[in-house]
This record gives sequence, structure tokens and C-alpha cells, in this order.
Amino acid sequence: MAAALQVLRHLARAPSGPLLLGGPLARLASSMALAEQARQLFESAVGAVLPGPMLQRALSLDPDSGELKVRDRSFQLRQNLYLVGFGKAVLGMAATAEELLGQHLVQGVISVPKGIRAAMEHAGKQEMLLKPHSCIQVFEGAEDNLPDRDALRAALAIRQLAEGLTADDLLLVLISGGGSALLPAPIPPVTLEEKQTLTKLLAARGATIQELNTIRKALSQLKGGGLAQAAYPAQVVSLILSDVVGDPVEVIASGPTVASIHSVQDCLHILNRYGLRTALPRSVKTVLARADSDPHGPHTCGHVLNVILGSNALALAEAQRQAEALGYRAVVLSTAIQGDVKSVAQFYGLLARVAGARLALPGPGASVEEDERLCELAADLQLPDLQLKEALEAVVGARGPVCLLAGGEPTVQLQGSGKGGRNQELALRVGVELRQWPLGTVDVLFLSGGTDGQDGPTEAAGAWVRPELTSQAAAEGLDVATFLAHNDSHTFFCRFQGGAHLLYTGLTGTNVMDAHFLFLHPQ
Ligand SMILES: Nc1ncnc2c1ncn2[C@@H]1O[C@H](COP(=O)(O)OP(=O)(O)OP(=O)(O)O)[C@@H](O)[C@H]1O
Ligand SMILES: O=C(O)[C@H](O)CO
Repeated sequence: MAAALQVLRHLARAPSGPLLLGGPLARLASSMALAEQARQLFESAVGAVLPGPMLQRALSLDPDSGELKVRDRSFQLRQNLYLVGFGKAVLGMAATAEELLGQHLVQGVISVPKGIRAAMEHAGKQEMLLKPHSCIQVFEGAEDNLPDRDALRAALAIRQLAEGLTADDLLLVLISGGGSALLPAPIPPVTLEEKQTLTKLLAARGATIQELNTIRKALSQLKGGGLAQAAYPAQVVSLILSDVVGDPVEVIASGPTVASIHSVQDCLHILNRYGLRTALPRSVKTVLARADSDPHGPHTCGHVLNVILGSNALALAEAQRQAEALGYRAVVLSTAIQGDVKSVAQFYGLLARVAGARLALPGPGASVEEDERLCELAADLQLPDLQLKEALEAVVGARGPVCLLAGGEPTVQLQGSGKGGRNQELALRVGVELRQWPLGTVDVLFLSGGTDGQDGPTEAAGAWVRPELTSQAAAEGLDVATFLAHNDSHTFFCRFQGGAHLLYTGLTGTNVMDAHFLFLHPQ
């Protein structure tokens, strides 16, 4: 086994080595080498956005003067530093902040997902854990990403800490995805249960994260700039790990340190759109009506510095560097992949065909219709930053292996009761699409993985596929269409080739949405 791994590693470092040419054995070796490279790239993407390296890049403390530099701003530390945080990646962020700034830290409170400390301990990730006698109090809550009593207790402790600060103090706010559910502080008379119900209904009816968080902000004491307001007149520095396409600070975790620009009318439009306006609880109507007549208007946040620490783009840039070091021509296509997983899969399937045909030249090439259809699919997905033309031009000029990288968060409309996640479902659907486009002399591999290491309610981060997927699955008696009809991608990948196509990383301690890699390797 160890020897086989050694061979794999060697192969992985030799993208166009002689073993990649010819016969079935060579094809198997090539397939394993590609899969190993895909794993390496995924690890490097995640590694670039781990809490430790990110905070170390953003913060520098002069130990003699106590001057803290955050990007181009300076703050004077003299035992006047406080810390709060909320989000799935905040435990590790807090551990690094404590490591770097501990001597000036007076007190902290963080709200993190239920069970995360035990999971990190179990995974041996000591760097993600606070010191034994830390002055940072940890609350675990928001099971299943829904606000609960434990998260409410955390939010109230965070508010209390913020309200006690003076103009001499500095509040460090650590924010990452999942922060909204971990910081619930509904404005009375709205209750936690009412907020929970409204959030669930909006999400189930397909509200976008922008819409959902607009409503959350309107009903919260701390979101939409409320936390910054509570901390005033202290200075506030927010360090934000983005899990939203485009990195909008006002949306991530519902922008607790960003003044909200939304009006009550915006909220009513959203509630209308999802058929919820008429059935609103009286308490919600009361809070919205009060906001409409608030003479103070929205919070102002002039005392706040909001900094995006890490993002999908940063993770993909590192994977691109690694791919180039492995001998690939690598292009980042988009960091804003959104939309229904079926359309996204069609796009990647046809992209493989169109790009692969260019790579295999001279040959039949892709047809004009295929080129046009690809542009249509891309237009339907409405990806603001898509570099399709650039990617295809790069493929033509490559004359060697190509890696196209993208990131974002497609959506799955759940119909079945199977077990899966959006990455495994995307990979499986791309596997089906690739079957339609025989590429002959070009090896293809597609990988999709969630950077948090957990795809939906499964233990896997994602999966990888090749064009032979459906025929190989059929030979094992597995009908891909049936698994897809039940949203049962995880069960499929567990059975298919003994689970060899699953990507396992364990919880990574970070979260910048998903990464997609398409490898095209001329044989
Ligand atoms: N059986 C399934 N098949 C496909 N997708 C699923 C399945 N069950 C859940 N999902 C998807 O998994 C997602 C929820 O899981 P997860 O917690 O990883 O996502 P999330 O809450 O968006 O968090 P993050 O952004 O941190 O990944 C939802 O997008 C949901 O549609
Ligand atoms: O917490 C939230 O609001 C989402 O994860 C987006 O940041």
C-alpha cells in the first residue's frame, strides 16, 4: 500500500511522464495520478485560507510599542483588547488571535457550532483550539445551522461585552460563514422561535442569502451594524472570512459591523415574494413598523474597520499556483458559481468537451453549435466574473495539460430523501454529462469539494469523476440516474469502486464555499 502511494506521489509530480501514455494500465495510472493531483490542489486551496496563515498575514504586532497593524491602519494596544466572534471557522481564528495578541487580551466571547471543539480535538487539530485557561469564553450552539437557545445565550454575552467598552478599548470581531445562526438576538417582542420559523420558511422557499439576511438584519439587535453600535465608542476591527459570492461585508453573517442600507419596504418586498407577508406574526409587523418610524435611522459605523481576510478567490489563486507548479496551464474561470446544480453540471460537461476539443487539435474540434450552446449555458448562469473566452484561448495556446478552476456555491433542489451534498451531487451530474462527450485523446477529471471539509450532512468533502463513471457504475450494478433522482450521491460514491472517488479531508476549520477543478490532460 505504502509503495503504491509512493508511486502515486511520484506520478503526481510528473504530469506528462511516460506512464501516462498508451494502454489500459497506463490509463489507470494516469487516472490515479490525476486524482492525486486534484487532491493536492484541493488541499493547497484550503491551506491558503486556514485561520492561522490568514490572521498572521493580516495582523502584525510590535511587541515593544504594542502597536497593532491591521492592513494599513494602526491601533495602540495596552491591555485594552477585547474579542468576540461567531461562525463556523471562528474557533481557529480565535485560537490564532489569542496566540498573536494574547498579552493584550482582556476578555473574549465566541459563538461556534455545536461539537466543534470535540471534533477538532478528535482530528488532532490543536492549532484550532484555545489555550487551557483562555480568557475567551466559548459557547457552542446553532445545531443544524439554526439559531437556538445556546446561540441566543452567546449573542447576549457578546452584546453585554460590547456594551461595556469605552473609547480606550479595541474590539476585535471575528466573523465567518454560519455567523447569522450563531448570533441571534431578536428585537422584542419577536421571539427566538418566531425568528427560527421565519428563517426556515424563507430558506425552504428558495430565498437567496442576500434576501434571508436582509430580513434577519431587520429583526435583530446585533446584525446590520447593531454590534458595532453596541460597542461604540470603542474602536472596532472586524476580520471576516467570506462564504458569500463577491465577498459582500454587509451580507456575510448579516453584517453585524456594517450599517444596513435596507428599508422596511425592501423587507416587505422579500416577504411578499415568498408569500409570507400576510401570515407574519404580530411581533414581526410591530418591529418592522417601529423601524419605519425610527427617528435615528440606521446605525452608523464610522468607528469600524471591516477587513476581508479570506475568500474563495484567495483559495483558488493558491490552487492555480500549485497547478502551474505541476506543469498545468491553469486558469481561474469564476469565483461566483451559483445556480441550480443541474445547469452548473451541464456547463462543466460541455466546457470539458469544447476545451478538450481545442486541446486535441488537430482533430474534429467542437462544433459551432457546441460553442454557442456553451455560451448560452454560461449566460444562463449569470456569472459576473466568468473568464470563459480567456480560458478557451489559454487552452488553445497550452499544448499540454490544462486545469480550469472555479468556485462558488450551486444549489440543490432536494426532492429525494437520500444522503448527499451539493459537491457530490455536482460531481455525479458532471460524470453523467461527460459520458455524452467522448474526448478520445484527452484525459478528463472533475473534482468538486466544500472547503469546510463537510459536504451536506456527510463525512466527505466532495468527490471526483471521470467520463467512464456511468459505464463503470453500470458494470457494478449501480444506476446513476436512480441515485440522482433521490439526491443520494453520497450513497452512490460510497458504493462505487469502494468509495475511491470520495474526497475526505475531515473538518478543515475554514469555510470559503466550494472549489471545482476541471483537468484536461492530452494523452
Ligand atoms: N441529499 C442531499 N443531496 C444533495 N445536497 C444536499 C443533500 N442534503 C443536503 N444537501 C445540501 O447541503 C447543503 C447544507 O449543507 P452544508 O451545511 O454543508 O451547507 P451550508 O449550510 O451551505 O454550509 P457551508 O456554506 O458551510 O457549506 C444545502 O445546500 C443542501 O441543499
Ligand atoms: O451566516 C450567514 O449569514 C451565512 O453563512 C452567510 O455568511
